[in-house]
Parts: sequence; structure tokens; C-alpha cells
Amino acid sequence: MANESALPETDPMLVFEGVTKEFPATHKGENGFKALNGVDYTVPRGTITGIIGRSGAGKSTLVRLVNGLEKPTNGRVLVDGTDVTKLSGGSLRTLRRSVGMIFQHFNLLSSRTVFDNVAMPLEIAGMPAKAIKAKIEPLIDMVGLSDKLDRYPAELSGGQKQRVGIARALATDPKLLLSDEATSALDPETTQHILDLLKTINRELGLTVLLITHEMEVVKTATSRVAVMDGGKIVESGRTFDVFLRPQHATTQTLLASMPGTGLPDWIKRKVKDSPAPGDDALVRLTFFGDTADQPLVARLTKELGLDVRIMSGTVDEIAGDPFGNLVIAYSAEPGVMEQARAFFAKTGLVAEEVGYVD
Ligand SMILES: Nc1ncnc2c1ncn2[C@@H]1O[C@H](COP(=O)(O)OP(=O)(O)OP(=O)(O)O)[C@@H](O)[C@H]1O
Repeated sequence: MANESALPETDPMLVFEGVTKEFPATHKGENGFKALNGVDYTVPRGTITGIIGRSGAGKSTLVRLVNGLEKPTNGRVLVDGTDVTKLSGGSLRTLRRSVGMIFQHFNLLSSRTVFDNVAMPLEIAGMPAKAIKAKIEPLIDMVGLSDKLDRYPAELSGGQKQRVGIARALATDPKLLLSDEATSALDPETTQHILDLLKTINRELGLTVLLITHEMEVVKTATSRVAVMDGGKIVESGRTFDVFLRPQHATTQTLLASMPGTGLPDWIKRKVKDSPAPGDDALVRLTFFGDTADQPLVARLTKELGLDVRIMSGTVDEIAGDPFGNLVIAYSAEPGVMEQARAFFAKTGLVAEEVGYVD
């Protein structure tokens, strides 16, 4: 993954400025529909940036503005400084060659082989056959399909079809790759392989990737930045790690809660109470990251405060390449003890959330 901290924030590849998109009413007497309602967002060059949202949030509409398939009602869309909304004819075709796109259903031509599918954008651009071959074969090799050059899409798995889609999208040397739910039709393992391939391409070619998805897992694995969309607006954005760690908006919190392995395990949820009975323990979720990830803080908590700590559940994971852990613990709910524990957490920089009480 590109080292985000080394990237200047002021080097945008893609900028949405005050973008709205209103579709006209299709029936008499109905109002038009505002699919985008004032989007301001910048995708820095060289990043893999995610846009996540539920169905109908406006993600696909946003993407269609980037390659000029739709025009915004208001606002500007700048690709590497060029305002797409002002382009038409030849200049729009040139822009489209610099913006690659991959899709959920791959959009391959079933009557063409792997080679011919990947070659298509270059044939359309009028490149001679010899030059096409020289350009295409390394790309097909890069996506791991050099033994399938002469196969037809029907002979390929979903993951292999998406690899063809990726090679085809790269054929015109784009500076920006748009991925619209490109892994949504794939199983989890194949999804991981495709995301790994996108990360490799991002790293090796320096390609900026805008990844549209409804799956937090995809955002977690592949992106360094994320914007959360709801109702045609970006409701929260930032570095993926920060958004996962401290989600601010209810939409983000709901999307995160639906991820397997996050939130409280079901058996704890069934036990948790809002107020303590005498002798109950406080239930606290600790989040470890950065410097706190590899320190023996629970041992210190036990030693320094003389606390009996029960470990209820725990996971260690990675978000955007950084270690991240979750530990649910329980200890005496005596007010004095809880106060001391809070002071300890504040001192050590641990994120601690008191989630309730258990017996
Ligand atoms: N051409 C159109 N005419 C009228 N309404 C449209 C049109 N295209 C999209 N919409 C509406 O705009 C809203 C946003 O659609 P969009 O496809 O951008 O959402 P999305 O976040 O990509 O959802 P999904 O993941 O289901 O594709 C939806 O309510 C949709 O019905």
C-alpha cells in the first residue's frame, strides 16, 4: 500500500466540488430525485480510496460523473486538474482513456478471447497489432493469466474474469482506476486475491484507485482512506484506520457493526446489563492500536491497580495494514475501581468503552 503519511495532501488526483445530481421526474406530477446532494471530496494521488455506502446512497452515480457518463446538475469534477463536466467529443474520449474502470459483472465480450478482450481498448484507439501484442502480454502476465490467452470468458472463473477486466482497464495506461463493486460477485477468498492484485498495481504502477463498495471488509483490507456515503452525501471521511477506530456517524457505526468479528460476541450481548446488581462486574471494551498494540497493558492494569480482570473475548486484526486489537474485559463495578481504571486508560492512551455490566 502507498505510504499515505508520505503523500502530500495537496496533490489531488480526483476532486468533487459541490457536486449535485438531480434526475428528472419520470412521471407527471412527481418531483425529480436528488441522487447527489452536495458532494465535496478529494482523492489524493497514489492512494486506494474507498467509497462505502448502502444501496441507493449514490455511489454509482458519483462514479459515472468521473468518466463523464453523466453530467452533474451543479458542481465540478476534476480528474488530475481537468474539469470533466466541461468535456465532450474527442477531449472526453481522451479523458476516458486515462480513467480505467472495472465492474461487478466484469463486462467482458463472450465471443472474444482473453487476449482480444484486453486488446479491445487499444484496437479502438487504432494501435497496430504488433504494438498491441507488446503492450498486452506483460499486462496479462501481471494479472497472472499468461496461460489463458486464448481462453474465452465462459472458460474462466469469476476471479479470472475480473483479472481480465483489470488487465483491460490498464491497457490504456490510466492514471485513475475506478472499481465499482468489482469484488461483490466473488467469494471471500477470491475477493482477497483481487484486492491483493489491486494493491500490487497501486504500489508498482503508482495508480490511484477509487474503490466503490458496500462491504466494510473490502475497505478494511484494501484502502488507506475512506468516505462514507448516505443519502447522496458524504457523511464521514478520513484515514481508514481512524474511521474504523472512532466511527462518528451513525451510518458508519451501522456498517461497522454488520461486519463479522466486530462488536460484542453474541453470548456476551445476551448477558450484558445496563445497570449493575450488587457484585456485578463492569464490562469494558479495549481497543489496541499503534504503540498500545504491543504493550502488556492488561498485566499492568492487574498489577498497578490490584484488579482481578476477566478476559471475555479478544481479536487481533489489521486495518489498512496497521495492527489493531479488541479485548473485552470485566472487572469490579465498584465506583472507586472504575474511576481508577478510567485514569489508567487515559494515562496509557488506551481507547476504553464501558459497554455495560455482567454477573
Ligand atoms: N438514471 C436515473 N434516474 C432516476 N434515478 C436514478 C437514476 N440513477 C440512479 N438513480 C437513483 O439515485 C439513487 C442513487 O443511485 P446509485 O446507483 O448511485 O446508488 P448506489 O449507492 O450505487 O447503490 P447500488 O449499490 O444499489 O448501486 C437511487 O435512489 C437511484 O434510484
